Amino acid sequence: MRTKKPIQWGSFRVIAPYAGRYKLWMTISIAASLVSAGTDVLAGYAIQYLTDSTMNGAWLWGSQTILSVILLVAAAVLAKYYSSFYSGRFGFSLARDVRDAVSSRLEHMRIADLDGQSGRIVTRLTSDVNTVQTFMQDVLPNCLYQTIVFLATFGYLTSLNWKLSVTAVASIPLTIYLVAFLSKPIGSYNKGEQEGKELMAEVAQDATGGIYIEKVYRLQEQLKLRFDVGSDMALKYSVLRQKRYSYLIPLFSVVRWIPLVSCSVYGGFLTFAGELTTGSLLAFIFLLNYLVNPLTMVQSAIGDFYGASVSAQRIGELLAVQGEEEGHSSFRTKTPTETGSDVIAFDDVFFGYNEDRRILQGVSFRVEAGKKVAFVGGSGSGKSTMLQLICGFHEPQSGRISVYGEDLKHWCLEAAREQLSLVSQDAFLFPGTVADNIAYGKPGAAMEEIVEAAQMANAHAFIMDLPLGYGTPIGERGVLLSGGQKQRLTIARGILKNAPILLLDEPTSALDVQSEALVQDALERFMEGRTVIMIAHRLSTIKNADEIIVMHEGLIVEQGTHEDLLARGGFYLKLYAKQMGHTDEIQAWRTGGVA
Ligand SMILES: Nc1ncnc2c1ncn2[C@@H]1O[C@H](COP(=O)(O)OP(=O)(O)OP(=O)(O)O)[C@@H](O)[C@H]1O
Repeated sequence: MRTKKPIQWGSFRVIAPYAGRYKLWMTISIAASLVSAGTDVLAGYAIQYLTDSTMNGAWLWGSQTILSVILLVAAAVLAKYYSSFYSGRFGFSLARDVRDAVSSRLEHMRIADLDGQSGRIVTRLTSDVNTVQTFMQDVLPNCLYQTIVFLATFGYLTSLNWKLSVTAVASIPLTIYLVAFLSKPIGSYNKGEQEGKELMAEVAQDATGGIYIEKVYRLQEQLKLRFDVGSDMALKYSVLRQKRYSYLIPLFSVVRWIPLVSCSVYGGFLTFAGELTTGSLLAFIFLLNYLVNPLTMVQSAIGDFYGASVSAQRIGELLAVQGEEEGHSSFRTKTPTETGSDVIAFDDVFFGYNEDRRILQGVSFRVEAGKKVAFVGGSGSGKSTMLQLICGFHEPQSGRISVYGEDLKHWCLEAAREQLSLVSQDAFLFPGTVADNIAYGKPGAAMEEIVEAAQMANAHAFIMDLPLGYGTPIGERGVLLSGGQKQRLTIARGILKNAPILLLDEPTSALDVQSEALVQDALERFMEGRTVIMIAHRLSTIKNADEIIVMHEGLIVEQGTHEDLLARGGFYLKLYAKQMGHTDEIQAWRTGGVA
């Protein structure tokens, strides 16, 4: 997701559809800016008129003049209020919509694109969106206002004396060119700073997510080193940017003097020569700010433009990432009704997370409705990978995975996942209450259903012992609960979902014997009447499976029932005897005896 394309206006194309939704607010803001620019120029005219009239001995402070001044002030105040309020409203709504779009894109992103990208994604959702928001909400309207006020002022001053107004703007083109040229690197400094921040966000996320491990293994030093790389990078680029601003700002102060000094000298000369009234000269000096201010704004606006275009480009990259549904048909959205076809089937499936290494090497198996199939094998043999493929988290490089006889590619992934419940080793709970966490299995579930699911999952008793029962909030990742309790809540969630296919990825392997018994008991009830694919290290838990498939280095090396496999005297027998501590029984099995 690295930014490679050159920075350009085109980067904002991705933001345009969201900005287009708030055209009305933007139009009000622009119209108010126009009025505001008009009142500013009228103030200059008022100065000229009142000064010249007073100098000519006319007393103008009658009710009409006072009313005009009041109206002018009221119009200026209202115009500035509406311009600021509606540009803010536009900016905040735009930022909300862009964040929503990014976050709904995240939901549909492929696991491979999300893995290890949390820091980058968080930075894009926060810092990059903020940068674009500030640009659209403050910088762009201000540029527009400054341009309008500049043109109106220039027109008015030209009508007073064209020679003096040409003198006032003579230095502008050179200044703009200089600034555009000198501000250019600011975009890449902003990008470097953002990347440093992304790295910091990643480390902070790792550090909080793995806080226990970090403390026990004393990883603080290592994480700190990684964090420092990010923070040094952010510091380096922000200092470089500041350095640039630091010589651009004084340069601009000096540049501002040029029109001021030249207009004062030349204007004084013209007044002395009778070509300009005193009031006109005062109006000139008063309005000169509106000619010069856009100059001071140009340098920061160009820097902001480069910064915002980099951010827009990074947001665009995130929005353009291919969704996991792409390449999938969406016609299978209903629960299948066919009978007879296998619930899950793998046909010669090859898969690797990257080009260099194949994890599954031509795996084929079938799972019939209502059957329980267990996968066993050494660590890294590809068992969990296979479950991930069934869930559609990754796609095989070749071969076919079918669900209810239909290629997974032809399923709408959401509909396919409706058929599945997954219970894994990592019992993940979300922030919220106990009831919320169970109800994620069936949005809108009634309390009775939640309690019933918890009872089936052996969770009701411990939930009732919690301070607020089902209403007890569980912290991020359920810090209040033990491993077994968390696992029973995820089982209750699965029970409530009531999907016909159950995937179990070593749900009890991290538990002690007592917790394991409670979870196993809950799982037995959960498995009833469903098609189950389970991965287990403890072979005692899968003895009764209808079929056991043994995997080794991405290949299926044996399959059959517990008894078949023991009798075969191969991998499975070795694994079983090793686990049971019956190594001397291997010999007995090899000679044909079954205990
Ligand atoms: N997201 C990933 N990116 C790259 N490689 C991965 C990824 N996930 C797993 N692997 C690799 O794929 C191989 C198979 O992993 P998998 O988790 O499927 O094995 P397993 O049989 O379930 O092992 P275990 O019993 O230890 O859980 C391993 O070598 C692992 O390092």
